[in-house]
Amino acid sequence: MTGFAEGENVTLDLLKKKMADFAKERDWDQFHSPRNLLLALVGEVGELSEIFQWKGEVPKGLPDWKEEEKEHLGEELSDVLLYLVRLSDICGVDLGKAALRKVELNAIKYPVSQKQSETTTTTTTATNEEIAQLG
Ligand SMILES: Nc1ccn([C@H]2C[C@H](O)[C@@H](COP(=O)(O)OP(=O)(O)OP(=O)(O)O)O2)c(=O)n1
Repeated sequence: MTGFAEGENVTLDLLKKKMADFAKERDWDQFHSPRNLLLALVGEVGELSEIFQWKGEVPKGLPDWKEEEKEHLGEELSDVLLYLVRLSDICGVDLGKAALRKVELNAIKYPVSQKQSETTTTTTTATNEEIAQLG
């Protein structure tokens, strides 16, 4: 049903293509503008938040949740991801590349040697050379 073999890696490129095809087949490219997609993304983040609203803190892995609740959670997480992928594509941003670069910048800003208590008050700014090396 997903047209996808079990165990196959889901890539951002695959999701990008699926969203592009979905919009094209419905002649919805006209609606998939950066601003519309951003608003749709924020709306889906709201729907995702509703699932956790008023529940208090929940344990990792959500052991007490019913199967249908977890399925619903998966759907809302997916809506957020799909709109994010589509927004990035429409803006001409290579999301995978940008995210990897951001992970590297985060590592520079928050070196491993720093204790957790220190990272909240002390951060290291990446030098221009370090940023240039990331491409
Ligand atoms: N113009 C649109 C409308 C929908 N979608 C796709 C992306 C999302 O994955 C999903 C969102 O669909 P809905 O707006 O119907 O939202 P929900 O699936 O969350 O339904 P509901 O809001 O009724 O819970 O469909 C899209 O790409 N472009």
